Amino acid sequence: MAGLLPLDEAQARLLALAEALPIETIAVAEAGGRWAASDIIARRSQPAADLSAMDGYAVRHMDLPGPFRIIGESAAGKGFPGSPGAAEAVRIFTGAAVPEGADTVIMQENCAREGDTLRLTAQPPAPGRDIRVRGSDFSEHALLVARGARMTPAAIALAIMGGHGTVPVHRRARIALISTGDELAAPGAVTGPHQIPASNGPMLAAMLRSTGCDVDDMGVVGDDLDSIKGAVDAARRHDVILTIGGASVGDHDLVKPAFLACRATLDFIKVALKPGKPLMAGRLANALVLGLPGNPVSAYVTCFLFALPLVRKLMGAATPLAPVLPLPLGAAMPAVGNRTEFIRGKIEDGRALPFRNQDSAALALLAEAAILIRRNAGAQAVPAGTIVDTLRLD
Ligand SMILES: Nc1nc2c(c(=O)[nH]1)N[C@H]1C(S)=C(S)[C@@H](COP(=O)(O)OP(=O)(O)OC[C@H]3O[C@@H](n4cnc5c(N)ncnc54)[C@H](O)[C@@H]3O)O[C@H]1N2
Ligand code: MOO
Repeated sequence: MAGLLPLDEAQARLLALAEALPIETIAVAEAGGRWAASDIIARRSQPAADLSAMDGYAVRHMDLPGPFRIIGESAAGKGFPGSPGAAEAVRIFTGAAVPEGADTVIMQENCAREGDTLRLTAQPPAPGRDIRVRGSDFSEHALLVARGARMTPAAIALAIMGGHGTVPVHRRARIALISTGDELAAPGAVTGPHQIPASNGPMLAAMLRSTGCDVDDMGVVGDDLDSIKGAVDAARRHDVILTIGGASVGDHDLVKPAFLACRATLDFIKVALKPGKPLMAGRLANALVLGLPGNPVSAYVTCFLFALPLVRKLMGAATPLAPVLPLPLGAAMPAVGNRTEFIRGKIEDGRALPFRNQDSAALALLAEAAILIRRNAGAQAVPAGTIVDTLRLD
C-alpha cells in the first residue's frame, strides 16, 4: 500500500536520525542503567592473589592425608607471612590469601583440630581444591564492559572490581511527552460519557523511565493546532518530543500539521505496522520528533518498537532494538495482511500463546501480556508448533 513504510526500514531510519548524546564521567556507583561510552578495561587482576574459597586449613597436597601441625593463621585482609613446610597447615578463612607453598585448602568440616594438631576426617581433597587462583575471574587488561553495553548491576560490580571508580557514559536523554485530545481527563477525575482518562502519558513515561532517561510529562493539550504547536514549541530543548494521539487522518488529528507548522522535517508518517500504522518521525532543530498513535495499545507497541530503541541509541546502546526470543507457537495463526503484526500473548509451557482479542484499545489484556508475537506482513497461515519471533514485555 502506498505510503506505508516497512517496519524494519522505519526503525532503521529513525535510529539513523539519532546520534549518541555527549559523554560525561560519573561515579560507577551512579551509572546503573546507563550505557558505557568506552570499553572498560581491567586495571587489576581478580583475585589479585590466590585466595581461599572456604574457612579451613591451607596445606601442601603432597602431605595429605596428614596429620598436620598448625603453624599460623591467614585471614582476609591480613595474610600469613611464612609458608607451610612438610606436614604443616595454616588456619585460613574465606577470602584470605593462600600462603606461599600451600596448594590446597581442607574445609574445616572435613578435619578435626586438637590443639595445634589437625587430622583429616574425610576423603583427602583434590589438589588445588577450594583455592580461587589469581586472575581466575579476570586478568589485568581484560575487557570487562564493552562500549555500548548497559551498566547492569553486575557490570557495575565488575567495573568496580576491575579498579574503576568512575566510568564514561552518555548523558541521560531528555524526553518531552505531549498527550493530545479534547476527550482526555486527568487521572482519577470523574469522567462524562465523552471523556476518557488520559492513561497513555503515564504509561509511556513509565516505559521510557525504564531506560534511565528523564521524562518531562507535559500533560494534555486539546485538539487545536495552536495548542499542539505551542506545546511542541515549548518542548524544543528536549532531545525527543513525543506526542500521543492525533496522528491519524481525522479532522481533529492535528499533530502532523503542528509539527510542520513548527518547521519540523518528517522522515516518515505511516508504517506498515499493526497496531501502530499512524506513526511519524522526523527532526525539529536539535530535537527528534516522534508522533505516536492514540489508541492505548498502539501507543504502547510503537513506544516499545520505536521510542525505547531511540532513547537507547541516544544514550549510547550498541544494540538499541529489543532482543528477539524465538518460541514455538501454542496455537495456529492466520495469514497476515500488508502490515507486520505484533500480537499480544503469553508464554505457556514454553510456547507462545496469542490472545484472542487484539483490539488496539484493550488495556486489560495488554496488562496481562508477557510477549508480543511478531508476524511479518504477507506471511502465510501457520500451524501450532511453528517457531515465531517474540519480544518480551518485562
Ligand atoms: N479513517 C481512518 N481512521 C483511522 C485510521 C485510518 O487509517 N483511517 N487509523 C486508525 C488507527 S490504525 C489508529 S491506531 C488510530 C490512531 O489515531 P490517532 O493517533 O489520531 O489517535 P486519536 O484519534 O487521538 O485517539 C485514538 C483513541 O485513543 C484514545 N486516546 C488518545 N490519547 C489517549 C491518552 N493519552 N490516553 C488514553 N487514551 C487515549 C482516544 O480517546 C481514542 O479513543 O486511528 C484509527 N483511525
Ligand atoms: O495503529 Mo492502529 O492500532 O492499527 O488501530
